[in-house]
Amino acid sequence: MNKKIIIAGGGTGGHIFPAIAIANALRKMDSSIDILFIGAKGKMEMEKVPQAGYPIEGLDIAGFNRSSLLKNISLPIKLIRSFFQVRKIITDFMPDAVVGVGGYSSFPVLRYAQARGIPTFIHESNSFAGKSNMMLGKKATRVFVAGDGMEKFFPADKLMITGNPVRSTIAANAISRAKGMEFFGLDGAKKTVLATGGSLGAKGINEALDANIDLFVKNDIQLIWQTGKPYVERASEIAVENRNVWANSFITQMEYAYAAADIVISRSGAMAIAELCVVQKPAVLVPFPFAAEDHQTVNAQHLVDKQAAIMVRDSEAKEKLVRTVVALAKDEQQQAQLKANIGKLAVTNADEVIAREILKVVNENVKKA
Ligand SMILES: CC(=O)N[C@H]1[C@@H](OP(=O)(O)OP(=O)(O)OC[C@H]2O[C@@H](n3ccc(=O)[nH]c3=O)[C@H](O)[C@@H]2O)O[C@H](CO)[C@@H](O)[C@@H]1O
Repeated sequence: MNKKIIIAGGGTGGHIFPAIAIANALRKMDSSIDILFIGAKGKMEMEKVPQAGYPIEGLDIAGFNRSSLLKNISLPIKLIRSFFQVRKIITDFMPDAVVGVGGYSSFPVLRYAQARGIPTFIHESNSFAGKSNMMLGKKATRVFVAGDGMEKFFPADKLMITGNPVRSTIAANAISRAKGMEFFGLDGAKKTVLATGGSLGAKGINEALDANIDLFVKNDIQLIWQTGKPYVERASEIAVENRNVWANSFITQMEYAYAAADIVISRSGAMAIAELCVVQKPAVLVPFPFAAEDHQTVNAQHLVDKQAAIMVRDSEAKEKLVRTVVALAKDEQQQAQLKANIGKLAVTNADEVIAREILKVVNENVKKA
């Protein structure tokens, strides 16, 4: 019989894309595996997972809304309804294992699977673990993490340091700079900067670029600008006026964007960092200042300490970001140094290591049964 695996979680790209990378690696090792994703209705995974070729079920679950208490009235009903949804999906699908990648849907799915004695696996991409992952970790079969020091959050005997699984399309580094330029309709003879605000876009980066766009123009630097939804209209107006600027809310084929870029401006979410290491790009990082425990600043500082990236604080971005990037664009030596140092931190096989471990446990259980 085909093996069956559920992958639960989402909310942001930082959870969805490593989940897809793990799914692809599982499929590569065993093409007969049935994989089902479980996400939260209305969230990004409901669009991105089917685009990657996998089925997904959406739960009615939602988080606590801090900005509008009224919106929480239906929360208990949604939580109860999602419990019944989880029970039905798991009973119908009968998975051999359940993998949680973080985000709303992870918790009820893994909790229920654990109560039923189904092996569960957690992937925690950040150096700081979320509360629900910590609770789930106690009964998980294995907890995959990016680096050391995670015994603070999880039982030490369950930890496996794998790094973060970068999508193979990015990890393969198979697109030439010329192909990247062609994809965006840009000029290969010009220096090109990719600005990415993480999966949801970054206000601080957008405003800094907007305020200083003339500096790009003056220095004849091209800009691939991923804005997130709230800023896309404004950025598109700028792109219409200026041939050197390409703008969109989201870039599905990030491998082309990385290939075209000589320098990357980026938020410092866990996956953004993992990818920058793999594609070896000189990067200027602008951490999202309100991430839990300020972990984006911790991520960025880790690279700065190794002379593997430059950091500009969000509060200083308007003044410093574009000037820093233009100076870096003129300094080939610094670009080469950053490139060499960030490349040393690359992990390219986390997806395979995780998939192999999951399959090992599933196969052992099948033998026992
Ligand atoms: C605001 C916030 O809470 N951010 C968190 C979120 O970030 P976020 O969702 O931005 O996650 P990451 O930086 O970790 O990863 C972004 C992912 O989205 C992809 N991408 C991005 C833009 C685009 O146009 N196309 C595209 O495919 C990137 O290639 C990458 O795979 O999850 C991360 C991992 O848990 C955390 O470290 C971040 O702190």
